[in-house]
Amino acid sequence: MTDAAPTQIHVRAAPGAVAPYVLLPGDPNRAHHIAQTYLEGASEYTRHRQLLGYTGTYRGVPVSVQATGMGCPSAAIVTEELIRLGARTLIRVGTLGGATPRLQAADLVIAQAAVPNDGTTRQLLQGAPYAPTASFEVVEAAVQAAREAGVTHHVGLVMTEDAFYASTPEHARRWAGYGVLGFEMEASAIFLVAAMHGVRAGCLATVSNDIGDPQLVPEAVLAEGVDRMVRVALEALVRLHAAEA
Ligand SMILES: O=P(O)(O)O[C@H]1O[C@H](CO)[C@@H](O)[C@H]1O
Ligand SMILES: O=c1cc[nH]c(=O)[nH]1
Repeated sequence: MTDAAPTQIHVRAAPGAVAPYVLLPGDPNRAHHIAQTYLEGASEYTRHRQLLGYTGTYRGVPVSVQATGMGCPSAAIVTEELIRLGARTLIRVGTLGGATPRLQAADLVIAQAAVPNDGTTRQLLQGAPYAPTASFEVVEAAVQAAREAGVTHHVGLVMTEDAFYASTPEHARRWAGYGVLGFEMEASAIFLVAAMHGVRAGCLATVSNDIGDPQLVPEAVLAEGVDRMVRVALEALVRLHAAEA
């Protein structure tokens, strides 16, 4: 189904097309890959603005995968509209620039919270101080799934930023000193919008580079890391669904 009876301005899904459990990659190609590789009976429900969205099942659990695009403005729109469409548990599956040598290429980061160095949450909060935080159940399920699969993972703070090329090694070291593991561009908005609607959200991210290093992790190594992350996220959703049954 594509663009049939759109109910939202950007995520043009028909009523009932979005599952309660949703994975949120930034990259539309990653959304397509996840749908094709991991979801049974996946069908596309939107492709408007290349914000690709698919719904299928994973081990019997109804799951959607929806691209957010890059940055908080786009992620906030997509999260808001997905919740209006019935999403209740949203897990970002992204990439992140590492802030500390503790993180190795393609390692998995499970975010507990996101330092909101972005304009979208600032506007939504009207400047009030706030700590955008992942839902405890999502963090717990992701950690359990990573442990069970034997996937190396780091749990802690990420920083969400607007300006990809503004991050320098000095900036990274400073924030690493406050416990920030890495930098990405959507988690704070996803956590805040989810909290504003009383639904659950989390963020898993694969280390794609060191901050300030233009060299990305080799493509094949990154792809393996992304697949490990996606499997952990999907198994976390299975756990969350089982706990609700
Ligand atoms: O790989 P994705 O999920 O897009 O995430 C990261 O990659 C993009 C920047 O290259 C930003 O969206 C950032 O958050
Ligand atoms: O936001 C991001 C994502 C990946 N790598 C970075 O350096 N920054």
